[in-house]
Amino acid sequence: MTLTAGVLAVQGDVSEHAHAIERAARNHGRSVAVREIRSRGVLPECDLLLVPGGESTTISRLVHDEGIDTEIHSHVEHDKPVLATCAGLIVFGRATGRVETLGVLDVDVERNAFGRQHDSFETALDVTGLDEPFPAAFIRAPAITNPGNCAVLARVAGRPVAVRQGPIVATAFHPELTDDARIHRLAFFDGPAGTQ
Ligand SMILES: NC(=O)CC[C@H](N)C(=O)O
Repeated sequence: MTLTAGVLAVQGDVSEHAHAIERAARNHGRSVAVREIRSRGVLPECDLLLVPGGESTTISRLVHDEGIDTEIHSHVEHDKPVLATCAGLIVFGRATGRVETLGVLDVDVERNAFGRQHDSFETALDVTGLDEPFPAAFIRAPAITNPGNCAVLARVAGRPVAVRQGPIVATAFHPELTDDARIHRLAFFDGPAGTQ
């Protein structure tokens, strides 16, 4: 059966995420059809959800204005897998200042947590569940200040930067920016919410 993957297409690396989920599915012997989500009505037809980075204030505004927020809550309640990256992590977390978040992920997040000098950087990151380090690109990235009930999958300088909670994997970095689809595979095919 072909899986349907929805990519929230407000901003950010929509086509890169589409390629990464296609690659991860292929590696897993599955096929996937990608749909872009810009308004309500699409996500309920999707098996998987990808939330790219971008500007969390803009993404959260569209999600709420279009009524996609209730569809995301329902997607998660039905234990359907999600990968939320960077601004996506912020939007999924608990309230943080100016961003109207969804609060589906039990994390407190600090936006732009790595400061000016380390605005953007790449690092070989040890991630629970992966045999080899992952080439992780951080771009004005958030950090998780309190991971709540989530399982922490990776840290930078002691700070959690990747977590799993039920069907959701969230990363402060951008796993779609390399040819390495292992984070997409981890989120969608290998974990407890794995789509078999
Ligand atoms: N690359 C990103 O998604 C950056 C997130 C952005 N700094 C925000 O706070 O919304």
